[in-house]
Amino acid sequence: MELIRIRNLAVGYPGEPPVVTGIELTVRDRDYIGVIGPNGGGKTTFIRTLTGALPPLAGKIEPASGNLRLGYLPQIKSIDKTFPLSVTDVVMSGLLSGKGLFGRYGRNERERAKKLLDEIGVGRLAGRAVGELSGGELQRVLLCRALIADPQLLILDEPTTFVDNKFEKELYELLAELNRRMAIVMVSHDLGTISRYVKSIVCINRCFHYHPSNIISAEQLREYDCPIQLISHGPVPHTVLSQHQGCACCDRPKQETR
Ligand SMILES: Nc1ncnc2c1ncn2[C@@H]1O[C@H](COP(=O)(O)OP(=O)(O)OP(=O)(O)O)[C@@H](O)[C@H]1O
Repeated sequence: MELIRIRNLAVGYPGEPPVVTGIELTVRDRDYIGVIGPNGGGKTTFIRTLTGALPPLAGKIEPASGNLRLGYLPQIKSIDKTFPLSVTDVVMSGLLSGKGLFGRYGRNERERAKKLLDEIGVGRLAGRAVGELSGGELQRVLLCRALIADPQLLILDEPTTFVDNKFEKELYELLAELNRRMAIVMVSHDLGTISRYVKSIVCINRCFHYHPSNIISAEQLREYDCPIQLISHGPVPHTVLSQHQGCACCDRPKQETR
């Protein structure tokens, strides 16, 4: 079943040249799409447009139904230590009930939030202020927030930035489990690790390339002409991307694409 159809979409910021153009993508039930690309390539801008936080500059995002349930784990760049909300309140704010951040929630919603926090291994933090949390703890709490409305599409922007290796592995296993009942779109810099879990790959570097498979073989790379560097540390390769040569958009000097 189709969840979202994206046609000829351009994303970016009002009054500025588009960051990424020519986006064509259909997200289906139980898709697991890894989004990769270099710093500043436009991954977060695309993701924010997908969630509705930014309006499209051109083109369309068509959800299959008006009440498509989205869960979103944003990229965490810094932590506001003075943020006053409790962990439970933040998790419950993921219930898209129009109550806003300071709305009142019932006992059922509170219990649901507590159950999720327990499942993700941070139940002991339920009463704490989010401003007091470490980066990894906050990331777990925001994951609960993204999951509480039982989304049909879960969108994650670099979910492993602050987490340790142990939780990273647990997180990928949890996502594989969740993918049995929801589609996932996940931004990550670590293609080597995520390609073990995702089903297809999108590469964003001011332009948009979709690979319908999770395997980026040397042959595909040659056809695709994507300069990718794989450095293998044991079984898990590390990935570094630069530009896409042979692509009209990527070959243009940067200032022309901005
Ligand atoms: N609010 C904004 N207004 C104008 N330009 C912005 C804004 N936010 C980001 N940009 C610019 O948009 C471009 C794409 O940024 P974006 O954060 O989408 O890249 P990214 O691929 O997610 O990068 P990273 O891997 O570093 O997170 C960058 O040049 C960035 O400076």
